[in-house]
Amino acid sequence: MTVIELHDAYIMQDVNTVLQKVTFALEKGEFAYLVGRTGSGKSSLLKTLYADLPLPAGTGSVVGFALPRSGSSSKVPYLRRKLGIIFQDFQLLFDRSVADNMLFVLNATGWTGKARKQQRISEVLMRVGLASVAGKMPHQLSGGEQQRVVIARALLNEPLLLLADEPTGNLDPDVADSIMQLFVEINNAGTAVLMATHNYQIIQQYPRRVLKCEQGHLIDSAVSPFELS
Ligand SMILES: Nc1ncnc2c1ncn2[C@@H]1O[C@H](COP(=O)(O)OP(=O)(O)OP(=O)(O)O)[C@@H](O)[C@H]1O
Repeated sequence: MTVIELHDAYIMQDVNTVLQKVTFALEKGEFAYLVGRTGSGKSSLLKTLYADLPLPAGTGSVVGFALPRSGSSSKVPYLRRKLGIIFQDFQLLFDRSVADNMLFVLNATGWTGKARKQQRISEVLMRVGLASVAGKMPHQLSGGEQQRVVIARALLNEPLLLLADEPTGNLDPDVADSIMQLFVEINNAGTAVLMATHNYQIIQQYPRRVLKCEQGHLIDSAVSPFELS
């Protein structure tokens, strides 16, 4: 199964073309990095993939949903339910506990049954190695732990695809490495991952396919291998 398919896609910010004629596919269970200089279009591409930016030209589908030409498609919530989205700055709600952060997502995505919801929260926290933090407030956790909670939250609805924008960006090298290992484990269990990163040390340590934004185009190491620089 193909989880991302773009054909001649244009990635735009307002009237400006950020990337043109982007064509690539990511298969179920695949892992790819997204690299490129600052401002080269990594975040814009990810935003297009989760329909935060429209796809004005070309075609695209993500986990089986056609990407909308305008931002107003009623299908966007269904697309987002099948995706896990992870940002650099952790985006937890700091006014409530870890469990309540999770509940917020479960309630917003139609889960019912208190026991079922609690069970799912325990499962995903266990999955990221944080079984005992459900009752804690986010500020009581380290940066690495907060990022694990964000990853746990992204796993609640068993996504086919994780989109991650610089998920190790604000973390110490050791902590970044442990977060990376967690992504590898999640990927080994079958979830596809597309990860924007500037961290070439991590790419060298965990070599995978690389997609590079360069001068308005996306270059794919699976099509034409290149040296990272
Ligand atoms: N909200 C926005 N409105 C208008 N233009 C934007 C917006 N966000 C980004 N851009 C522009 O789009 C281009 C691509 O930016 P983007 O954030 O996608 O790059 P990036 O590769 O993710 O950079 P970084 O590594 O710094 O996160 C840049 O020229 C940027 O100035």
